[in-house]
Amino acid sequence: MPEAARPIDALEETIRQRAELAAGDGLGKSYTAKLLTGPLEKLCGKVTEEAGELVEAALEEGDDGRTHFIYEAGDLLYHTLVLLRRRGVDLAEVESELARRFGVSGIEEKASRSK
Ligand SMILES: N=c1c2ncn([C@@H]3O[C@H](COP(=O)(O)OP(=O)(O)OP(=O)(O)O)[C@@H](O)[C@H]3O)c2ncn1[C@@H]1O[C@H](COP(=O)(O)O)[C@@H](O)[C@H]1O
Repeated sequence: MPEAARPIDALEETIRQRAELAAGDGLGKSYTAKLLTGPLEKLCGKVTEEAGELVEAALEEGDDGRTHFIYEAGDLLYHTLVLLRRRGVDLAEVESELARRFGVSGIEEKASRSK
């Protein structure tokens, strides 16, 4: 991982490199490359599965439950980043969407959609 890089940025870069590898047919032993080139439904299914595992872990108590919850959050973030790459979306674009929402209350935003 490059020094000073946030792990999530370094992971996004690795996934981008795996996409290039996959495009060049150099799949090798890369799980990421397989997710990027396999059926989209399979990748979507993994995201759903990991989200389910995360919410199950959220209900576990104690330190072990907390550790498991963090582990599952990592799995979901990784698979979500792979799905973003597959749709050609950069993490920065999601961050921009989050930035756009700063200062907008979730309740107000929901009300504005039902007008
Ligand atoms: N962060 C991750 C990461 N998190 C989770 N996973 C994989 O995601 C899978 C999680 O799925 P499951 O727990 O359901 O395990 P499984 O049953 O074996 O998975 P399936 O066969 O059902 O797909 C496991 O195979 C994990 O190893 C990850 N695989 C890769 N990365 C990162 O991506 C980099 C590149 O990995 P490769 O593409 O494999 O070289 C790695 O160095 C890591 O930094």
